[in-house]
Amino acid sequence: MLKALLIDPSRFQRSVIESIFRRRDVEVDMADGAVAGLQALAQGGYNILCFSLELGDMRGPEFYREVRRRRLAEGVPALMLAATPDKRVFDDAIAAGVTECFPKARLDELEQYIGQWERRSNRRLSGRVLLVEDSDTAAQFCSEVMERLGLEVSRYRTAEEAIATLPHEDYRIVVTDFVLEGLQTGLSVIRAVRALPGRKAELPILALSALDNVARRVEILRAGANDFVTKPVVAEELAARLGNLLTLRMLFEQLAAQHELVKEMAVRDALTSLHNRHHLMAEMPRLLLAARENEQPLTLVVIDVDHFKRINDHHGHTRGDEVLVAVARLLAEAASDEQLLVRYGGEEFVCVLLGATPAQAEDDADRLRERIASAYPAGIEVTASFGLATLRPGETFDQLFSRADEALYEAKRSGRNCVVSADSLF
Ligand SMILES: Nc1nc2c(ncn2[C@@H]2O[C@H](COP(=O)(O)OP(=O)(O)OP(=O)(O)O)[C@@H](O)[C@H]2O)c(=O)[nH]1
Repeated sequence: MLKALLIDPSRFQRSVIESIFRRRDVEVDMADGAVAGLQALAQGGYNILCFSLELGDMRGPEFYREVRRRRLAEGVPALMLAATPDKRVFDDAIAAGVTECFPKARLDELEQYIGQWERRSNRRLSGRVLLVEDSDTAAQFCSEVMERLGLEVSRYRTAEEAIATLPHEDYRIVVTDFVLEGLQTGLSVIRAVRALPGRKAELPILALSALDNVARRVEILRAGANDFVTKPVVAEELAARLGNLLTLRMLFEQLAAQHELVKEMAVRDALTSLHNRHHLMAEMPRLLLAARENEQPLTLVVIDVDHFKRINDHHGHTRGDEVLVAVARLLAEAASDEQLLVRYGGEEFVCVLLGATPAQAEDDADRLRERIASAYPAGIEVTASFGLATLRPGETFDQLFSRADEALYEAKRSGRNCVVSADSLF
């Protein structure tokens, strides 16, 4: 549970501000002046500090300078409240290291800050961290911070050992020191991550670096680290930077997943869930090339439900939709993995057969025709007509499609519920 220290000489003011923290389930300790506040802070365990400009025995900025001099609240946000906001006083407080100043008349701003701070502080992270750190003390400190956040830690002393695990481990983030046991440095770890195949190369990397070595920090960032934490590591800073990197990563993954979904929706038919015409057009160049290179026959089958307008007119559009869904299911059940089946539009479907001889393709089509005719999709007697054309040398997709379409027209003309091959027309 988060814990706040609240310092104000007025009992009334304390109770007002205390209620803001309590609404966020933050435990509150209170002190009525600077000296009592310093004593409480010395006990440790606070996650946020909130005090007034006028503390009775000291002014706020002076009090906070003393807190910092004694290193009593490192990495803990410090908020100062003033009854009469004055720019010079606020500037002085910020110069003393105070995180934010709020006028007491604008407690809604304080409440908003506390809300965001509480959400950030209680954020639970998940996943495995690759920690590359040769110092046992630093590794233990970092591991404790990360485990408190909900992360699992795999720690290695050398770049060589850590790099060897990269291909088969599913890390969420990499945290690496620069100087390591072994011959290689943290730079090798960073480069190895960035050279991983696919999305793994985008793993967030947080480097640990000494504060005084600017050139090295620049080198680390150029090699592909996303951020760094200066050593000695401050727990709150490490937690905040890890949180930011993982949140960014999560948002990026959500965006990538949405992008995939939109891409998939663009090539799927919403009614039947079959692929659509866009997918056929995108896939055809590959299939035509495969047929030519492997000298395999490729047959295009155009399937059109007979008198579908009548079905709509007699049974209603909704039943018409049900017929289309049921016919699509029959076709999908019959299609093998190598065959490409799409809803081309309206009541028309297209199937591409690769490898079947023209005679086999005709037999397959006739079996399908029979299945549709005997299936009574959506409880209605339904038939379909089939037009086939097998790819000729040098033929384009448009030419192939137009021959299959002519064969379909012939099937309709000859009474429907039949299969016609373009090769039999001339
Ligand atoms: N229920 C439903 N009807 C559709 C859909 N898409 C197209 N249609 C209808 O399908 C009918 C197709 O009619 P036509 O092109 O005249 O063909 P047909 O009645 O099947 O006649 P033939 O093809 O000559 O056997 C039209 O009435 C369209 O409104 C759909 O998604 N759902």
